[in-house]
Order: sequence, then C-alpha cells, then structure tokens
Amino acid sequence: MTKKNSSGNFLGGLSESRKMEILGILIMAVGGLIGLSIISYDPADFTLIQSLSSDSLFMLDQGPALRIQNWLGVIGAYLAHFFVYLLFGYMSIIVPLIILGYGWFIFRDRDIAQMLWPTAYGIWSMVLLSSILGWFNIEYDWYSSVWNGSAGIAISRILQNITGIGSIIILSVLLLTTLLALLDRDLQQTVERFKEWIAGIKASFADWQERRQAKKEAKREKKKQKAKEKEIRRQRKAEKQASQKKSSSEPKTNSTPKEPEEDSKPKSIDEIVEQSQQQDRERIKREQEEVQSLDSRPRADIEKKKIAEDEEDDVDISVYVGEGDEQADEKELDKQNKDKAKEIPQVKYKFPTIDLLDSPPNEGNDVDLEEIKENKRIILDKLKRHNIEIRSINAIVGPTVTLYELDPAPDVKISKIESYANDLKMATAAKGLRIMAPIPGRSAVGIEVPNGSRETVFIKSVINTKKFVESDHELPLAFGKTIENEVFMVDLTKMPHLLIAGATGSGKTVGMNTIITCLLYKCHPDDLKFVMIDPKKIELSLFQKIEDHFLATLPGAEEPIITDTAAAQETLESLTKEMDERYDLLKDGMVRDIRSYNEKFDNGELDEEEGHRHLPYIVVLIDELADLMMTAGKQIEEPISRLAQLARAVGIHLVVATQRPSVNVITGTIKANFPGRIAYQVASKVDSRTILDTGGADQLIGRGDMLFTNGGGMTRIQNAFVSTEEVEKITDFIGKQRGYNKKYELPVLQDETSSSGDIPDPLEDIDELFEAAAKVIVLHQQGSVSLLQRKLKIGYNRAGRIVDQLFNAGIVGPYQGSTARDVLVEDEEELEQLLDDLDEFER
Ligand SMILES: Nc1ncnc2c1ncn2[C@@H]1O[C@H](COP(=O)(O)OP(=O)(O)OP(=O)(O)O)[C@@H](O)[C@H]1O
Repeated sequence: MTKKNSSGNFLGGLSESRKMEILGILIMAVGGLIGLSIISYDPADFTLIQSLSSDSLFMLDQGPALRIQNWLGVIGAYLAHFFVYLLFGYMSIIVPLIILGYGWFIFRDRDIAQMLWPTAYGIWSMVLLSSILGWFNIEYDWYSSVWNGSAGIAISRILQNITGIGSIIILSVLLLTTLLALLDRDLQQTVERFKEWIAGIKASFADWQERRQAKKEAKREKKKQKAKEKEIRRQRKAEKQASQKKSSSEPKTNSTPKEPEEDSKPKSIDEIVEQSQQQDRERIKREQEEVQSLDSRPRADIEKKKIAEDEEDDVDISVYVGEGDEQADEKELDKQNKDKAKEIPQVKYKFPTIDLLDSPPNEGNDVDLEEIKENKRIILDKLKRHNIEIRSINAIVGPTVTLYELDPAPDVKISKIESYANDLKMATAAKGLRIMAPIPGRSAVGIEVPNGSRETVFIKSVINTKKFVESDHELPLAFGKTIENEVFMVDLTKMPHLLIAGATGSGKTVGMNTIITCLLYKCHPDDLKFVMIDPKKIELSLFQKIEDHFLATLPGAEEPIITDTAAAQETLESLTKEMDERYDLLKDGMVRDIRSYNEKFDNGELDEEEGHRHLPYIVVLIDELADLMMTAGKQIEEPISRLAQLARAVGIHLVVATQRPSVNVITGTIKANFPGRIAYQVASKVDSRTILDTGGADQLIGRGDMLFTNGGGMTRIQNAFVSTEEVEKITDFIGKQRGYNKKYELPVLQDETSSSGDIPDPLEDIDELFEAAAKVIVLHQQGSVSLLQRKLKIGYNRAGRIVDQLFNAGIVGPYQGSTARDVLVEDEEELEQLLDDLDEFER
C-alpha cells in the first residue's frame, strides 16, 4: 500500500511538462532503436533466428545468437526483417524518422498537429519510392530487393497487372507531383530564408563598415582633440607661469577672506570641464536606468480595456489606452507666470497667456477595435507561417501608432521575428511599421503599427498639463506625447544639446517651434536669450518680433536672425568668447554652474562693479546646419564642437537641425558632442544610422512622428503641433510689449583679433600673406575677415591677425561689429605706394 502510494506520488509530483518530456524521450528512443535495426539489416539474420532455440539465447560466449549481424541482436533482426523485408525495404527508414519527429514535438511541448502533414507525406513517399524501386527490380533485377521490400514489389506487381507498362508512367507522374507538392509548400519559405540570409549579410557588412568608419573617425578626432588640449594646456601653463612671475614681483596688497575656501573650488576651466563631463557620465547612467525602469514598469496606471476572446484563435489580446497627464487649470500657468514676472522688476513683462493657443477639438483618442483585431489577425497569421507561436498580445494605442506587445512561446527565438519585418509590412500594408525584438529590458517583442487615423497632439494639451506647469526644469521642453499618451518632457540644460534630423516635410520646423514655444511659456526674457541662425531665411523669421526681449546678437548686427554664413560663423566664434568670459565669471564667483552663479549674484554676493552680471541661458538654434557646413565647413564645425563640449556649465545650449543627415554634415566631432538626438522621418536607413546610430527613423511616418534618444533608450513620440498662427499670436503678444532698453549683446571678437594691446606691430612678425591679403581687400574694397578666409583659404584666426596688421598699416579702418571694415586705400597704385613706404620704413 505504502509502495503504491509512493509511486503515485512520484509521478503525481512531476509537472505536466516534465511528464511530456519523459514521454518524448521514450518515443525518440523507440524511433532511434527501430532506425538502428533497419540500418544494420542483414538478410541472413532471419534464417539464423529461425533456427535458434530458446536455450541459445542464454549461452554466454558461443552459440548461433552471437552470429546475428544486426546491431540490436535478435529483436533488431526481427524488427529489420519486418520493416525491410516484409514492408518497404530500406525506404522503411522513414517510419523511425516519423517516430523521432513525434518524440521531439512531445519533448518540446509543441503542437503535435503540426506533425500530421509530414507524417502523411512521409508514409506516402515511402510507399511510392519502394513501389518504383520494386517496379525496376521486377523488370531489370538491377539491385537487391532489400531496397523496395516485399510490399514494394507486391504493389508494383499489382499495378503492372492492372495497367501494364502504364504502371511506371503512373508511378512517375505520382513522384513528380509529390516532389512539386513538397517544393511548392516549402518554396516560399526557402526563397524567404534565402532573402533574409542575403539581407542579413548585407546589413552586417554595412554595420561593420560603418563601425570601422566611425572608429577611424573617432580615433582621428581623439588625436586632434588631444593635440588641441595639449596645446591649450601648454598655453595656459605659459600664461600661468607668466602671471606667477608677475605677481611674485609685485608686492601682495590684500588677501580676500575667502581665500582658504578656494582650495575646494574649481580653479581652472579644465577642472570645470572635467567636472561637467563627469556629471554628464553620471547623468547618462542615471537616464539609462530610468529608461529601463520605464520599459518594465507595470501598466497599472494605464486605463485598461479588454476585448472579448477572439473566436478565430485562442491568443488573448488586451487593449490599453494611456490616460494621459492631468490637465492643469486653465489659468494656473498664467497665474504662475504673473508671479514670476513680478519677481523680476527690471523690466515689465507679461508672459504669453494660455488662451493664445488653440484648444484641441476633441479630448482623447478613439480606439478602433476592429482595426486592432484585424492587425492582430494579420500579425499572428504571418508569424504562424514562420512557426512562431505567440501566447498573448497587449495593444497600447498611442496618438500615431499602436504598439503590439507580443509574448512569444518559450522556444521562439525572438531575434528571428525582426527578420520578418518586410513580410509583416507587406501584410499590414503599413508604412512605418517598426519592430523591437525584444523590447529593451523585456522578453516581449514590440511591433508598432501606424493607426488608420492619427490624432493631432495640440501644443495646448501638452503645455497646459500639471506636468509642464509644475515642472521645475530650467529649460523645459515638452516635445509631445508618447505611445502611452504621456507628455514627454526633458530639461535642455541636462541634455545639454540637441541634434535634430529629418527629411523635408517631416516636421522639423514645427518641432523647432514647439521647442521655442515651450521655452517662451516658461522662461522670463531675463533668464533666456536665443541666438537664431537660419540660413534658409524663412523658418525662424516669425521670431523676429521677439527681438527686443529674447534675441541675443552681435553689436550692430543688421539682422536679429542670422541668415548669412559669414555672420553665423562670427556669431558662433563670439559665443565661444561669451563662453570663455562666463567661465571666468564662474571662476571668480567660485561656483561650478550658471544656476549657482545666478543665485549668488541675485543674493547680492557678487559685485556688479567687478563685472558680475545675471547670466541668462542662451539657446542657439541653427535651422539647417547643412547649408552652413557646405559653405564654411571646418570654420563652422569648430566653434560648434567647442561650444558643445564646454558650454553646458555656463548655460549655452545648442539645438541644431538638418534635413541632410549625412556624415559630412553631422561629422564625428559634432555627433560625439550631441548626446540628445531627435530623428523625424528620414529617407534611408543610412540616414537613420547617422543620426541615431541605428535604423528606425526611416520607418517613421512623418508629420511629427519622431524618435528621441539621449544616450539611453529610444522613445517614439508624436510631436506636439503648433501652428504658424499660434506662433504669430505669441510673438505678437511679446513683441508688442516694451522690451529692454539695451538688447543682449554678444562679445565682439576684437579682443582676439585686434585689441590695442595685442595688435602685432606691422613691422614685426608680418604675415607672409600680408601683401596678397592687402591686394584682395583693396580689389574688393571690403575689409572683411571672411573674404580673406575664402580667397586665401586660411583659417579665421590667421585672417583676423592679417586684418589687424592691415589696420596697423593703415589699409583698413577700425573694427565695426558685424559689418566689414572700411578700406582706406582706393586702388592698387596707392597700395603699391604704401607697401613701398612700409618696406623702406622696415629697412
Ligand atoms: N507635430 C505635427 N502634427 C501634425 N502635423 C504636423 C506636425 N509636424 C508637421 N506636421 C505637418 O507636416 C508639414 C511639414 O512640417 P514642417 O514644415 O515642420 O516640415 P520640415 O521638416 O520643417 O520641412 P522643411 O525642411 O521642408 O521645412 C506641416 O505643414 C504640417 O502640416
């Protein structure tokens, strides 16, 4: 009784799947043994076992049983006789193969119904082949009858009796149709597998090439960077030594009480940069963790609707619609902004009010359950064809796309699903289908399918949320809404720069306007200035009206929005100077970043007389980097890279957009310094890789459909839509107010190129291109640095130095901001004369 119980417990203790695994192994063992007996069939064995007495089975080392050739002894000889001699000869090997197949399916807990077709096909082929071999055996006796077996011979003989010579024709036709049936069934799969294989090779080759190129580029850049840093360090050291010498020779007048504190404070720009880079590294790590936790967070906070079970199949689907963020009170932001404006009495300013923005016509998005069901059917259908079993599906309906999260059966190789992307795309007829296999940090596969009708995300529905209104970000950017209807927000100060790419018409300009609008609704003009560079001349022109409040320009600049490459270059150079000046101020103020600096200044701890001032953030917007890079290349790239590397701590942030994301526009150096990237729809996978380091942007569907990454994961967002009329209303509202008496001016570059103390003596160290430069300038009657750069193919600094020398030689007039210097020499003759005088003077 006890025994019975324990055995019952033993089996009962096993899980259902373990029992199936054991059964599968047993069945495979049976199949394997039959297979071995067939393979080792020997015709003599059967005569031998007939003559065996039962005693001979127990003889130890002699007797007839030992002469049996079959590997499985007496039993094997019987089995082989049955299958090979009596049934279908060696063709009977198909039987153990089928048994092995069943064993495997049971062992892997797969649907046994899938074995029915191979079983029928295998048995039919076995009968057919042995009959054909039997036919030839009867007619020509070419080989032993073990190839076809008695059953094969019997069938072909019966056929011969009935149809005579027609029997072989019938058998041949049957063989042909059987082969065709096999080919036809597998043809699609074979072609597809082949295509995938080729595509896979191509993709990995392209990847490899790109990685190699990127590595090379990074190496080159690193080398250059190192050399540059070395040079800067060398110069600084020299300067420091010089100043130490100077100060040691001067008697110390007074020592500030704060001196002992200085040890713990950053002393040099290098240190501040190092600290800022360290902060960046920590931030990226933190963000990666955040992204991961975002991906795996429970969906409890999302309103859930579940469709009734589908009758067509038993795969469950649950549909989720994100509730979205809580809307703020209509007047909450306005009230908050009013209070903020009061805190800054220097200028009377009214923030744009929320009623300037259009209200969304209808709240929430309608879920088309029929469309979701249909997509589910298509996806399952396709995957089934590739033998991919799915256990359940979650559908998350976003404003533009619906994300189908598939939970595949345990034995499915997830990465395989990605290779069926094209197939799925064709089946759903959907442009913009994106597959994530797996969804980062999860074992599920994500398929994003665009919605039949997409919802416009109005800027008001993003700005007028508690999330935006109550955010304490310094430069809050609410790009739009995620698939889960959440407002997606980042702080530009933390990014710290943004690179945007997208084909024409993909929504870049609207995206830029969204960024500016967000900032205008949250930032006071005292705290924020824009530098707008727009070589296309139209995209940012709407913002001209906010010139007096928000735009920073070079002194005397003709246009508040820069459209000319030379002016853009000069402005960027000037921004690097502003950056250096700000670093000096931070150093003096003994703080590490602009936020603490402004706090200290606003508390009256920093003296205005010593040059301290409230530092607004500067957001530099460049709409169409390609146009600048094409005309000025390195001269544009260098200041951009320098700003991107260093400007974060001093509150200068870049937002750079291009519609041509090629490697000669978004160069390695630029890319390396812009961790924050936005990709709208681009034309090709290569473009997508250039901007995001991976494909995906080529699968977007335009009109503000975008991918955002900041070094961590990747988020698909529907960009909030802000219309031109709305932008006009906002800029009118601001532009009509009285602005600042004096606009925010960027520093002039005079110091670097032509400060009175530093101007090289014209008679000393004269540049060898001095004469050529003088001729160019007199010929063109234009005293501009960029003219010399272009004509003499020299860098900005050298051209600037030469202009200083020309100034000292009386050939050009003094510096006049962004306009070219006057040329004081009328023609070449006069110039010759002047140069001769100079020569004589030198001698
Ligand atoms: N977020 C959005 N929501 C809805 N529609 C949008 C959105 N963004 C852009 N669109 C639509 O797409 C059109 C093109 O957008 P936009 O002008 O921003 O493209 P672009 O990438 O700047 O193109 P280009 O480089 O040619 O200027 C817009 O006129 C608008 O109709």
